[in-house]
Amino acid sequence: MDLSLQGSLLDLTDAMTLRDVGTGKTRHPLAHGAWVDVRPGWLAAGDELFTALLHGVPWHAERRQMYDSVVAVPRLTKFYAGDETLPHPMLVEARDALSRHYARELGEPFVTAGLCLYRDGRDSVAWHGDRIGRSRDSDTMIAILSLGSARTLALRPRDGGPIPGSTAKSLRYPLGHGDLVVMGGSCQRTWDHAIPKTSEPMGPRISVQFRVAGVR
Ligand SMILES: O=C(O)CCC(=O)C(=O)O
Ligand SMILES: [Fe+2]
Repeated sequence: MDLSLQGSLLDLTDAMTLRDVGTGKTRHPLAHGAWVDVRPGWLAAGDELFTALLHGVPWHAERRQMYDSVVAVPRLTKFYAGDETLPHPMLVEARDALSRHYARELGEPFVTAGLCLYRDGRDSVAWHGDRIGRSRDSDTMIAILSLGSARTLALRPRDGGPIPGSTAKSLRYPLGHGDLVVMGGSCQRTWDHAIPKTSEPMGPRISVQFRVAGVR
């Protein structure tokens, strides 16, 4: 068979595939020793994964202590520890691919998977750093695979200071279906991140965060 024809036929298939992490990845150095890697379209044809997770994950409504009251967190979550079976084999593949790609720089594998479901634009997560565990005082990486509707990941320096080279109050990265973002370096200690609410009509989004052992 003509090879170029074969290539174009392959491109037309709808098979869900992880593309190479490094191809098309851009590293954005932030201030204070933090950085963000963005790799758009990492997972191709991810609809099957999105649908399987949406309907198959036992989503929890979290409640969180806020000062004197307990408030509902406006999103649904499910955490998978390292010894728990992930809800779809593609998540195992994704975690392995990330561990391989970042092995030298990270020095340890990605282990846990935190899943979040933002049902619509009213669901969100407020400004925070993932600072539970070792990330409180050492560098780590948090890799996020985004599925479904596009939402914005916002980042701002934790100390409230300006963003060097910018007049904006926060950096904003749009995360679409199949996109990968990795927060690295000191990002969890020196910056905060959030998924802001939006008044735009918005379908559901699922975020899968891979972390190393001992980091939340
Ligand atoms: O939804 C996301 O991509 C980010 C979620 C997040 O920051 C967290 O759960 O710690
Ligand atoms: Fe977070």
